Amino acid sequence: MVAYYPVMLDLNGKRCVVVGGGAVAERKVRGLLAAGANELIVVSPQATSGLEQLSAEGSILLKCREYLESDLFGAAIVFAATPIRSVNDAIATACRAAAIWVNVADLAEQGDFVTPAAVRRGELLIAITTGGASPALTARMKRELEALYGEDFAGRLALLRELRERMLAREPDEARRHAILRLAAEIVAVGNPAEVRADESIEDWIVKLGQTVDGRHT
Ligand SMILES: C[C@@]1(CC(=O)O)C2=NC(=C\c3[nH]c(c(CCC(=O)O)c3CC(=O)O)Cc3[nH]c(c(CC(=O)O)c3CCC(=O)O)/C=C3\N/C(=C\2)[C@@H](CCC(=O)O)[C@]3(C)CC(=O)O)/[C@H]1CCC(=O)O
Ligand SMILES: NC(=O)c1ccc[n+]([C@@H]2O[C@H](COP(=O)([O-])OP(=O)(O)OC[C@H]3O[C@@H](n4cnc5c(N)ncnc54)[C@H](O)[C@@H]3O)[C@@H](O)[C@H]2O)c1
Repeated sequence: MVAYYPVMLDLNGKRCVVVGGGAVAERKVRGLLAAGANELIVVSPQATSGLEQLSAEGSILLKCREYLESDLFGAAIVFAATPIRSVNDAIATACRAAAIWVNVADLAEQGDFVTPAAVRRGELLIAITTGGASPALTARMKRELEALYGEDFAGRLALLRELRERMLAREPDEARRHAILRLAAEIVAVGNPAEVRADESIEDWIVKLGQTVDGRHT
């Protein structure tokens, strides 16, 4: 068992290399594109129609041939997603030697990281893993969390970001600022953000939040 450390990577301008062109490779590619990867190379003699379509659209660079070690040049992260153990092993070994982060689809423990399932709602990103114990449970929990945190959470979070930026710019009293931001998060987490701001501007809301927080202290 590995005690994984969670991080959220910014892949903008980082070269990502996926070796393999089957269903697993396509899933990794779609996850990378959802994360904004814009330098994505896929190496595989055969590719799914989905990958071919992404290549035709210019979303990925598809190299239709077998993996070569030179494919790793300049890569920040690599996914070894072929069904051939000796090929995945060679990729993992070369990445280790070059200090490149590698994911190994058929032998997770040989890689540096595993791929979590992701629920995205605007800036909210929930990543789920069972560390390889049960990918099926991971997929199921993703569906549960999608239902729990609906599409509207993107808007709720955008509202909280706007509020936070305004408060950071104008409220020097740290304790009061924190109290207001925590109260707003509580309201937005349980209520409908449209109701929160149905007939008031964010400025009116700030006044109301401030009054509630000040009332708590007196
Ligand atoms: C989360 C997700 C992300 C993604 O891939 O994008 C993901 N697997 C997903 C689905 C899924 N994968 C498999 C099934 C069939 C049911 C089952 O086997 O349980 C299902 C379920 C389904 O399809 O519904 C089969 C499977 N998976 C791995 C092996 C190889 C092995 O264990 O050795 C085999 C057996 C191959 C065989 O039997 O031949 C390995 C890995 N799969 C991982 C990630 C990593 C740890 C995940 C974790 O535990 O949290 C890890 C360790 C390595 C890695 O890939 O990083 C994605 C859901 C995304 C979503 O729903 O959005
Ligand atoms: N991590 C996961 O989520 C997960 C899930 C299921 C299976 N797996 C594992 O991943 C492997 C791949 O699964 P799949 O369903 O995508 O397989 P697949 O058979 O559909 O596709 C394999 C791909 O690898 C390519 N390939 C073969 N040799 C290559 C080489 N030398 N260089 C580059 N590409 C090469 C093929 O062209 C093909 O596109 C499975 O064998 C299994 O071990 C992992």
